Order: sequence, then structure tokens, then C-alpha cells
Amino acid sequence: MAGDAVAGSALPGNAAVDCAGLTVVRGGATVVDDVTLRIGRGDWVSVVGPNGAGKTTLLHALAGLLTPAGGTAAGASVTGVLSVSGADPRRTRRREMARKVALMPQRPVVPEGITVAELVSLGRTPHVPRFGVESAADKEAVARVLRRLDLEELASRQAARLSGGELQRVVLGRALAQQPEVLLLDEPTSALDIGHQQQVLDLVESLRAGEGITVVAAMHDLTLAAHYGRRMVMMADARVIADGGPEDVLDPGRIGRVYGARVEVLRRGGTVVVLPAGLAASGSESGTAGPGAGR
Ligand SMILES: Nc1ncnc2c1ncn2[C@@H]1O[C@H](COP(=O)(O)OP(=O)(O)OP(=O)(O)O)[C@@H](O)[C@H]1O
Repeated sequence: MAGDAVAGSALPGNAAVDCAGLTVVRGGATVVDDVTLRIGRGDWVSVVGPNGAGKTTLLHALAGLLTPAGGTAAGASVTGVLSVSGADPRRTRRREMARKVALMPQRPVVPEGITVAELVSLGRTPHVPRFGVESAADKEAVARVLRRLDLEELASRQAARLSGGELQRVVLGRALAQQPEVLLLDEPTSALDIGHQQQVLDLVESLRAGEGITVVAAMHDLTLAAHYGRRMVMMADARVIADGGPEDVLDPGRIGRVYGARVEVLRRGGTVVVLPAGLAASGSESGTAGPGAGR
């Protein structure tokens, strides 16, 4: 499978993410296998791959959640070279790591009784001195996030009572309030309508372009993943099997084989669109493949 990899983007001198031979074993199974990945500061890398490929586990390893201090380590072993924003999450205190790296989880845990504004404010925790109180700057950071994500009207609502899509935006808000250098997004738009998908991803893109944050986003929607990520990493069976530009990674034969899906891949003016086979209009420049198609 490793031979399926295509060329990645230019190697950064000053990588935001740098891992080599990264391997995660959980419950006796290798769920991330020998992953080597260097991501430059200010890049957006979309991580794609079928269910169970290892995307979430990779993001959790980058976030430092698979260490005893991370709290979800149960039986996880993380080996290999790992550096995120210049620190090894396995050897860095959680609070320090959280000032550099924020994860928007796929399955957020929402404390009962907490309001939207309070949940977003939790993103400031790594920046507030121990036993200290939030500064005016912390409060302004939270207010800005609520504004940018259209959450002001929800600010006093109980977070646990929100719709799935509303909660997803609030959880992104908490990650943005952290003001991280590296933002890890795990299926950030899975519960969002098409308008909020664009709003949320455009906001993240504007933070990437304007403030130089690095974005690593696990996404199932291959078209959105290709639109926002100038670079795509495809995982399957715990390994990286393709790494490069969307045009290269989204090969219809590879998608057919890896996902067991019948798709058409359209290329229009620099945009790559992946559709279930049969939906593309005739006459478009496209490639088609089904399960079992060649690479
Ligand atoms: N705590 C655990 N113990 C044992 N195996 C685990 C544990 N957590 C995850 N796994 C397994 O690791 C593999 C990778 O899971 P992971 O959640 O990283 O995949 P994914 O690519 O994010 O999938 P999805 O697209 O469905 O979210 C799966 O086979 C999963 O069952």
C-alpha cells in the first residue's frame, strides 16, 4: 500500500507537525501504522479515508490525548517521532500543549448545565493563570468567537440542549477561543447544513490565511476536503496510502478500491468534485471507477 503514495507538498523547514514512523497500538491492534507526515506552518491538510482508517486516532495522538496525562490513553502505546508546534505531546504538560494545539472532537463531551458562552470560555483555560480569573482580553476573545460563529443568540442556552449542528459550532468555538497555532478538526461539518458548512470552513480558512494557523482536518466529504485542503492525506487500514494535491490523491480508481464506492471525479477549473457514480452530467470531464478498480 505504501507504494500508492504520491508526492507530498514541499517539506517545510519549520514544520507545525512533524511525525515519523508514528505508530499507535490500542487494545493489541495497530490503529495508526508507521505514519510519516510533515506539515508546514499555515498549511491546511485534509485527512480522508474510510471509517476506521485511523484518522481520529492520528488527530488524538497529535493533540496529546493518547498519553496518560491526556486522559483517554486506556491501553494506547504511541511510538515514533512526534512533534507538534515544536513540542512532543507525550512529554509536554497538557496545559502547555493546549496553548499551542486545539482539537475539535468528533464526539464532544458536554458537561450538564453548562451554557454556550461557558463552553466557549473553556477554550481560554490554558491561557488563564492558575487560580486567576479571565482577563478582559480573554472575554474579548470569547465574544469575538461567539460573533464570528453566529452564536451570540445562543450564548445563554444550555449547551446540552442544542441541536447537533448548533453544538458542533459551539465546540469549534471552544477550539478557536484557545487561539491555537495548530487546529485539529475531526469531522467539523458532519452535522452542519450546507450554509453553515461554508460559514464554518470559510472562517477556519480565513484564520489560516490571516493568522497563519495550521489546520489538520479529518473530513468525509471528499469535495469539501479537496476544496479547502491544498494537500490531502488519505488513510486506509491505519496507514497513509496517498499524500499530495487533491488532483493526485482523488484518483477515481483509488477511491473505488479504498472506499468500495462507485464514484465519478470531476475536475473543473482547479476544483475537484467527487460524486456518487451516475450523478455527474454527461459531457463533463470525469473519471469513473467502482469497487475493485485498478489503482
Ligand atoms: N480505545 C480503543 N481501543 C481499541 N481500538 C480502538 C480504540 N479506539 C479506536 N479503536 C479502533 O481504531 C481504529 C481506528 O479508529 P479511528 O476512530 O481512528 O478511525 P477513523 O478513521 O477516525 O474512523 P471514522 O471515519 O469512522 O471516524 C478502529 O478500528 C477503531 O475501532
